[in-house]
Amino acid sequence: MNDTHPEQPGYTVVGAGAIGGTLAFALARAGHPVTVVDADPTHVDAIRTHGLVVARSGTRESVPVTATTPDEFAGPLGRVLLAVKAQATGTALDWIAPRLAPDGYVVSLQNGFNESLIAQRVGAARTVAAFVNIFADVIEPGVIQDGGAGALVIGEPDGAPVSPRVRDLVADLRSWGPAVASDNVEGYLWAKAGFGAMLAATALADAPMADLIDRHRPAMAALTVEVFAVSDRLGVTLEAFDAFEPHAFRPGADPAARNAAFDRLTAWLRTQTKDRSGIWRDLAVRHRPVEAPTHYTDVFHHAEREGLPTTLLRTVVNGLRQLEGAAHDMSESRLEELDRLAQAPAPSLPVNSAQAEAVRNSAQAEVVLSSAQAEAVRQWLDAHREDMVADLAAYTSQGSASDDLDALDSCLGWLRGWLDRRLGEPDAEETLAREETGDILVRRYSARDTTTQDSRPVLLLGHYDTVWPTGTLDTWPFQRDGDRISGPGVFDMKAGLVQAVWALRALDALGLPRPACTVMLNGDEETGSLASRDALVEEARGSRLAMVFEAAADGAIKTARKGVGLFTVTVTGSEAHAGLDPTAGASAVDELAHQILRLADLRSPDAGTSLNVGVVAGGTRSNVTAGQAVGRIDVRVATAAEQRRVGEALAVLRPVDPRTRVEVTGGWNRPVFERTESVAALADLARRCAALLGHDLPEATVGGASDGNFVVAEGTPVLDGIGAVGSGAHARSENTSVSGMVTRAALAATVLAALALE
Ligand SMILES: NC(=O)C1=CN([C@@H]2O[C@H](COP(=O)(O)OP(=O)(O)OC[C@H]3O[C@@H](n4cnc5c(N)ncnc54)[C@H](OP(=O)(O)O)[C@@H]3O)[C@@H](O)[C@H]2O)C=CC1
Ligand SMILES: CC(C)(CO)C(=O)C(=O)O
Repeated sequence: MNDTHPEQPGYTVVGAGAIGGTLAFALARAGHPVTVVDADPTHVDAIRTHGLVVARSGTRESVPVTATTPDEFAGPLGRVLLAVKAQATGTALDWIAPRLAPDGYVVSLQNGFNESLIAQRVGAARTVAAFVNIFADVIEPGVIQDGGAGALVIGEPDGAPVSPRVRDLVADLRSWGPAVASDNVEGYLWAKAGFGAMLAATALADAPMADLIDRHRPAMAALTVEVFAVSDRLGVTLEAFDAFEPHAFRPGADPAARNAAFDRLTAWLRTQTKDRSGIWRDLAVRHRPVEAPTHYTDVFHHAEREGLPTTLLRTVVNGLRQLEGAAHDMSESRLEELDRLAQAPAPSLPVNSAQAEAVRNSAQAEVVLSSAQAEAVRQWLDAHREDMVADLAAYTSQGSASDDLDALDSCLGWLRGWLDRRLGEPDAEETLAREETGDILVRRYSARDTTTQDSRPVLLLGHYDTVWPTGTLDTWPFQRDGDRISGPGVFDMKAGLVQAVWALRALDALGLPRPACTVMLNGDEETGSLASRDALVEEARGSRLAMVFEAAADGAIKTARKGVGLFTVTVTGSEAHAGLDPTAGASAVDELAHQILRLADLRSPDAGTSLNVGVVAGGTRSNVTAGQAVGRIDVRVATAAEQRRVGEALAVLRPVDPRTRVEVTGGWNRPVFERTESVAALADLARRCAALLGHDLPEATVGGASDGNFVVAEGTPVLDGIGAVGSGAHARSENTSVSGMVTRAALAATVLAALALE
């Protein structure tokens, strides 16, 4: 970090406006070396000439600081205080990231949720979180008006404990005022998102914030409820600050307590000399785009995933956008309109958002299911989210490593009992016994209330084995932290099966139509489905289509997957004493090395072909010329043509050293899963169902294969990746989302009901 050198600045403030300037002033006045970097050359010039000036109570005080524009700055960055508007974060990071010292860090002194973007760009270890409620404005170049004190909280991101660097930073920032450290900055940022929604609404009119909040309590309360419904759902612990008490503004809060909280908040706001928000100032004084859409991007995103309404918040953000370049249209009537919206009776159909409603309407024309039915499914599943979590916890506690037959057997026994409890007895059941892998369970459930002409069953495909060895649960049991669940196999693919079962249960509970369904579960998917492949293919032939409850790719369904080849190259040489008779032997290890380099030439990233020699073994001792060497290879191909090309090349591998022999065994484990017309049509149906539920459904092409590859190759359409939302398959970071379980189960149920009616 450069600031460890006494001759270098202690802090670099990037964005030396109202907030950056206030803090830079305090640090510099306390004797810390400070450099301010600001994009506004007029501001920089003024600071160079007159120092950084803070105006308060009719007085002006100036301190000298080094001021520069980004272009003129030279040298590395150590401790960076970032105080640009949220929408400028990306551009500022383009400049910061290449200059930041390995032990430097960036503190987000901003409104909104910027830490994850910062962490993406400079790494989580160099990101520090902060919450700032200081009131200030730049009133002329180089001059910051102190508009009143407010909270300043610093901490490590993601709820990590307060660290020595945070303590040091807080100690330095006490030169400004009552800065504190916290291990829950996220709780403050969410609380500010609620308070900030009120502030944003006040910028729709030209009057003091306190008066507008006071006069438009219905709108203000409804806005905070929208924001805090989301944070509640995410399990955030909100933090009170200054005179804002977030708990009084949460959904279901006591109206009298909320009114008292409004009284305290507005009384305190009236004590601040800055009476209008930064957003108001950007519109009315600085005539520039507002920050609010960036602040609420994450909130909208979470709300959409959760199916929570954000009607008022969207109305505010859209209203602010309309006012960009048209500040003369600011009017209190906009807040009156918001009050009306907040007090209007709930629409007969619960809506996720205005936007979601629009997509719903367009989807309704094409899917026979009504949006009311889709919403009823979602609500029913939402009401059962904790039951789904409990089922996933119980299922995860059944370890089911692909190579532990006893564990697989016991897990399958548990699954039978659970399926009986959740879905009742099936109309037919078979267990296809397997000697060396887990057995295959097939359960058939007949159709109910269908109008479709196609009576063939829908195949609901999944695997119950996991890559996690027996014993993993001892050190890594099922865990839930708010919306996040972790544990061996939760993402791949235990949550997917729980979702499939609850989708069927929802349709039963709501009396909605359901096509004939076959639930088929194998226990060897993670090892290539060698013992279940034929049975899967056979079942797929008689099925209308298959829904594969494998995990989603970042929320996307998977409409193309690569084909997978598993090959072994075995080289046989001849052994000899490596010292006494060095030329007598033919080294299998040397030959394998030659072959590995040749194999690398088969890769073709443009065509989507990868080849990985993941395991090599060979020889016996260092003083013996190796008589045998083996390389194990994983090949992925995106097209049948590439599959042919690589297959042919492997078939003709010849030794470089003619005294050795090269043999290739193995073959294509899973064929290419191509996005056929019927796959595309099914994806389209799923997308329309998602639209009925008020969310988008992207699709993805992935390198990983599934049993869907076998089914598509049979000509049976597949909807794959309809399972868990989360990440970290086959890794210790494996996790899935509780809200994702609800959303995806609702999607599966809606698709099934639509198929029953088609
Ligand atoms: N002002 C306040 O009272 C409060 C503000 N906040 C939050 O603090 C953050 C900062 O706001 P505020 O201080 O008001 O903003 P200002 O607009 O006053 O200051 C930001 C400064 O950063 C400069 N800047 C923009 N992009 C860059 C860049 N890439 N590199 C260097 N400088 C850049 C701007 O220059 P230019 O003008 O040329 O773009 C401007 O001078 C925001 O997230 C805001 O919401 C939080 C609480 C209160
Ligand atoms: C009103 C204030 C200062 C509260 O923190 C703010 O965030 C803003 O200027 O938008």
